[in-house]
Amino acid sequence: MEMEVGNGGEKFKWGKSLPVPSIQEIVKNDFQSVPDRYVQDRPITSQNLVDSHEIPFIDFSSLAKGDEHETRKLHLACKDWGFFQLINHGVKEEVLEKMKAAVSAFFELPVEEKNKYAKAENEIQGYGQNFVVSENQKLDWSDMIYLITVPAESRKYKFWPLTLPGFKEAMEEYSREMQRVAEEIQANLSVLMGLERDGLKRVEGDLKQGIRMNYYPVCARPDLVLGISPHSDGTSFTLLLQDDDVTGLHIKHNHAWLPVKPLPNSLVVNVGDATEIQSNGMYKSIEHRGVTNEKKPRISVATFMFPDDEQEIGPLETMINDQNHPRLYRNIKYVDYVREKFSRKMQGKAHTQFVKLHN
Ligand SMILES: O=C(O)CCC(=O)C(=O)O
Ligand SMILES: [Fe+2]
Repeated sequence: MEMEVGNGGEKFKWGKSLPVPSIQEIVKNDFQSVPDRYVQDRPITSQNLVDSHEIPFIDFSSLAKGDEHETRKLHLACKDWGFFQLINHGVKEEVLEKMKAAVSAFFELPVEEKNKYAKAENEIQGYGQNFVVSENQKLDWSDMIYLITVPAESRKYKFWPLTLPGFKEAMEEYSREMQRVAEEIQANLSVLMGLERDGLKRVEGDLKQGIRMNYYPVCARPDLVLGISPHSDGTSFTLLLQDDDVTGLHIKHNHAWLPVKPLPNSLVVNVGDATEIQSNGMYKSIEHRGVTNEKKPRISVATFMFPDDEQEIGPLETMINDQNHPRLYRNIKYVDYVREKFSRKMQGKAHTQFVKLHN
């Protein structure tokens, strides 16, 4: 049964977001236009932008074999970066390519067709945009479609473009593979946080999964807009698939923005807020943002892995030590965390203050 909360008479489960125009359509009709609502207060400058693309990479096949050196590398990547490139994950190139092709095909549909899958205001699934909570907030230069995929009973097929050839098959295959990869990562994080391999699963239940597909159109003035505003993900962790030939993701590292150059056939993995909380701050959910360019549109596919709504999340006992590592976050039911996140615009890590203890 879906639990819903009321707000001014309107019901929603996770969150609401105001309807916005499709930026892809705006650009299609007038490439030069950069409407006011998209012009950021603080434009992107090369200042504070690091010109290097090196983030740690982790070999999945070594992790799966229990290689201690690789587990140690994973620990350092999550602690010092909150981001890494995952290689040798065993997901066939064909599966990745089919997924990217399905996403491109969806966004190439006429807008009237895409609007059949439009999210309602009190929904977070469907085609449109999320995190738009006021009429005067600046908008991101992207369109998205978000679909919950695991567990299968949670799927809302009315938001799935089922008539688009190959879309459902590509999603199902990709979703299964992401679940396999995610379970191994969850088991490794468990061990790193002092539990048995199945420890996190016991604490947070089977991981759920949602897939957010982003489309960033070209922009005549990429210096004025943001593809996606700085934020951290409210997940346990996220697996990101991106175009091979367009750099658009920037991550915060040592107070500077670092562009992440795509590594073909790899997945970019980032620590989400739930892991930061469970690890009592040892692992950080790092701020990231998306930028646009004048030449090429970009797509990305973010697979969010997260605990069940009803699970309480909080720092693991193994990660709290009154002398050296006092508890930094309070416990919270996951759905309450999600509702807090979706009630605000994306603004760095501001939403995480909600669970921080100020001791
Ligand atoms: O497009 C990207 O590289 C980032 C997407 C992202 O951060 C998200 O969907 O949460
Ligand atoms: Fe993100």
